[in-house]
Amino acid sequence: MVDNSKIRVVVGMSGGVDSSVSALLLKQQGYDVVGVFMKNWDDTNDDGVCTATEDYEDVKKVADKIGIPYYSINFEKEYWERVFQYFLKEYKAGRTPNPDIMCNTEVKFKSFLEYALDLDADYLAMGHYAKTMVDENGVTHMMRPKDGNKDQTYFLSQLTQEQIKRVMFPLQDLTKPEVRRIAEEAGLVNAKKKDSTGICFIGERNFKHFLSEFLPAQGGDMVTPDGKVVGHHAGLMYYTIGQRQGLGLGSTKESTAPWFVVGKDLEKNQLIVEQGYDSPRLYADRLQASGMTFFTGNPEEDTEFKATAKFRYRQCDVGVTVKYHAASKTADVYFDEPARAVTPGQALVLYNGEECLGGGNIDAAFKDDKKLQLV
Ligand SMILES: Nc1ncnc2c1ncn2[C@@H]1O[C@H](COP(=O)(O)OP(=O)(O)OP(=O)(O)O)[C@@H](O)[C@H]1O
Repeated sequence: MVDNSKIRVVVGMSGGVDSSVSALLLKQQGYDVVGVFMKNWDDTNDDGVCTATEDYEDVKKVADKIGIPYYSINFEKEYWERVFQYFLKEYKAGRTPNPDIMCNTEVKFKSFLEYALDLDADYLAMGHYAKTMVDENGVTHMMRPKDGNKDQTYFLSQLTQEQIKRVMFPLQDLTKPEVRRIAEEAGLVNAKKKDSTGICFIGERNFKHFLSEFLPAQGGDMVTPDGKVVGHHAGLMYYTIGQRQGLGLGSTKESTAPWFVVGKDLEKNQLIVEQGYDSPRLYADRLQASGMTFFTGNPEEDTEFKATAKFRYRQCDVGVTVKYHAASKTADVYFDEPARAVTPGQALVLYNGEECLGGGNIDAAFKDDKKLQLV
């Protein structure tokens, strides 16, 4: 059996079952394991209970059970400056941001990784469902994990080679039910703990209410694409392209079909709405993305290649042709078939079969070379 005892691995422990089982597996494999809990947000809830404190209690219990040392580190300042300010700026600009991606690139796999390396760690391990593979040239590739249903490569898509080569994902060949079973058999207190959902700093709170505490909302008209006023919106930032819920609009003489958000006019502060799921205004055949990052390093020259892509987290891959512009690190992505509700601010993520190639941020979507008025 290989001797891993000289290899130090810092495990990011959230108090959840995934990172707990990650720590357990590494310990069983003989690594020198250290658990670290990160506090990113002062999340005292409406009843005055700080969920981070409860989570850290779980980390302590699990670490004691497994027999590993543990620490806690505060990254509230970094999180506030690099993730939350970006989140607010994007909403202000009418876009729909993805703070989880930013949290990974700027906090979990940057400040936290640096902290782990300062603790003399050889690797940082996380309980994400993702997989890495090192090729014969020593280059690390990002792969889809065994559990396709939990696949988190979408949120990791903007990490670099420098970051992923120091990272381990111990759950890469396990499914979530298998992870829960391992936790139960090992008697971990959080074996049945509920999965976290939604944006971490909002938790179970009402999204509109949360956002209104940070950004002043300016209400305006809801209009049809030909300019007819049909209602009032509470602030453009509360709506996302393709959204149906919460518009409060009923049937019309012409149609009983539900209403959907099909655009935003920031200048006029108007929300553009239309009846019917399949509005042609929602369908794009191309997008532009910036800040493109490839796990194996960005190509130095302009390139064109076929791939599959996701434009949002829970979506089946679609076939695309990518034209990458090396100087600006931007890409034009042409879809094999028109795609619905491609939303500026969300991430574009590219795949080649089982491999996740990388991604960027969606800036604009087009149909027949005409830019859709989505922000
Ligand atoms: N507060 C935290 N401190 C340290 N590491 C964290 C923290 N939050 C998340 N992580 C790390 O990031 C991974 C993915 O985070 P995510 O929020 O997606 O959790 P999850 O899939 O619900 O996992 P878990 O069951 O471990 O909470 C976690 O498994 C853990 O390794």
